[in-house]
Amino acid sequence: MKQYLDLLKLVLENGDERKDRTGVGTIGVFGAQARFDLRESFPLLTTKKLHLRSIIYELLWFLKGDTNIKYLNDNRVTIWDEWADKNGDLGRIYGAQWTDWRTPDGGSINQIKNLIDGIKKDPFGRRHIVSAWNPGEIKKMALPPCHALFQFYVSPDGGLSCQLYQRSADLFLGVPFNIASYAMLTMMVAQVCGLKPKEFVHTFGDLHIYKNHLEQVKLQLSREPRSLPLMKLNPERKNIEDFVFEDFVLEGYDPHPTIKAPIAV
Ligand SMILES: Nc1nc(=O)c2c([nH]1)NC[C@@H]1CN(c3ccc(C(=O)N[C@@H](CCC(=O)O)C(=O)O)cc3)CN21
Ligand SMILES: O=c1ccn([C@H]2C[C@H](O)[C@@H](COP(=O)(O)O)O2)c(=O)[nH]1
Repeated sequence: MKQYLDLLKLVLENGDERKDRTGVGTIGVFGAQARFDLRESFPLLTTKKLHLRSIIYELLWFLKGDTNIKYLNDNRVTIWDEWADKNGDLGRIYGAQWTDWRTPDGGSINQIKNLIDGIKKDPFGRRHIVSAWNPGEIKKMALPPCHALFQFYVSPDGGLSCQLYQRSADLFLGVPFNIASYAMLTMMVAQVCGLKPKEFVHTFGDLHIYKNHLEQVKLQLSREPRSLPLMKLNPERKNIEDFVFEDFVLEGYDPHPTIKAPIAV
């Protein structure tokens, strides 16, 4: 996946060295974009092995509106453990904002349902947006949303594209997960709307590499990218909430070995 390696090079070559909230320190740039074609292949990194199982369960967990790590842990996914309180709660993070955005008059908005209804009713609409960035509830979140807002777009040929604005991006650990997750989400929304997945456009605000990931980044850049895998979804699913883990089948994934790195908390 050349686009990802290009982002690594962009940050290494142009990044500012800065202090950050976690105390680790980063080098980073402000504003970048990558585009991934979803028509022929699935954008899962091949220059290190990615744990797709964690990514699938995390996406299903967001879509269920769940914000407690129990479901993830029951499925042996531990990526959110560091941020949870003693009861496993993360507060009003993604799942809450996507499916239960609270209005001042006491109502609740399911943005995912509205998104899908909107794409079906008015495909060429310019308002197919989901926002996790809810200023009124940031204080109730264990971590303010990094993948903050996304928009869908329908082409005249029936292709469905998605663009994400990510305000803060951990390029070595978080971004490979985010690309695969939004590619899957685009495929799921396309299937339930009777459209074909077309493109994922990833737009970044603060795009950074943590200083304790630099060796890992160099190792990754020394590796030759391999051909991308394919992702098949269970074609029977017609409602987004009906998808289960077994509905995602990855074919032809042949990555270089895992590269371990510490997560900045
Ligand atoms: N600093 C930071 N970076 C992130 O990417 C991030 C956060 N914090 N906090 C919230 C979530 C949690 N995310 C995470 C957390 C851990 C891994 C991670 O350790 N990935 C390992 C494999 C872990 C596994 O699948 O069990 C990797 O090698 O990709 C990735 C994303 C993404 N987000
Ligand atoms: O999906 C995600 C979630 C988080 N991140 C990264 C981006 C930053 O390195 C941290 C969040 O720290 P802030 O100080 O709140 O920006 O987590 C990611 O890349 N992807």
